[in-house]
Amino acid sequence: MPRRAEEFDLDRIKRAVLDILEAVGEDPRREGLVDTPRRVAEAYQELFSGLGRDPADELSVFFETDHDEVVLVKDIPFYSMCEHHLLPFHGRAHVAYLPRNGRITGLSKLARAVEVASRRPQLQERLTVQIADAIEERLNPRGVVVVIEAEHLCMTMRGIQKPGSYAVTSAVRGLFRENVASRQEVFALIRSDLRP
Ligand SMILES: Nc1nc2c(ncn2[C@@H]2O[C@H](COP(=O)(O)OP(=O)(O)OP(=O)(O)O)[C@@H](O)[C@H]2O)c(=O)[nH]1
Ligand SMILES: [Zn+2]
Repeated sequence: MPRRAEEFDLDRIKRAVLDILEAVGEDPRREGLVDTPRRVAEAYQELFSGLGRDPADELSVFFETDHDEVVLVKDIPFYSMCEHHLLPFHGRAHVAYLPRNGRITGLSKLARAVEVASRRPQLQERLTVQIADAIEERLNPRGVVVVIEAEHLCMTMRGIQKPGSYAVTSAVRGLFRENVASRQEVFALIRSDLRP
């Protein structure tokens, strides 16, 4: 969901993009570029739409069940922007938690929390921790595991240029941190290729 227009200075971004185009030696008046500053501003509005929002607020729907086992949503695709280069990093998030007293949230809400935390200038490590924090804060579960695997375009299309390399980060909380067997079980589920 885009942020409210008044919080996002589209005109300022348009001016900045025009400056960049001129600074790299382009002609911003040529036909293909005339609307580019507006397009980029609107794209940034979407790419940074998680700014000023709390991923925990996405976890607003709760159900009480007698489900006491791990809940895992795997392969949640996400696109974020590396805060160092403002280039995309993208990949998949795997989010697992162990409910306490049967308190669970909607499955889609986990993906929504990933979305809000990723749509901002971000670090992969911080993204991982923010998702885990949100789940801890709102569900008070017995354990949380968040694993993120991502390709960073700042490492693949520029700089060190290592296409195919990707970074894996994890945040492990509660029982999954204390109990090796439980942790191994959830990591095995994340690795498994069980498909619907
Ligand atoms: N830990 C971490 N590092 C990141 C992430 N995204 C980008 N980076 C790194 O941030 C670092 C910034 O390093 P600098 O030396 O300041 O910038 P740079 O000269 O453009 O670095 P190079 O990419 O090595 O050319 C680089 O090593 C990037 O790979 C991330 O999500 N987490
Ligand atoms: Zn970067």
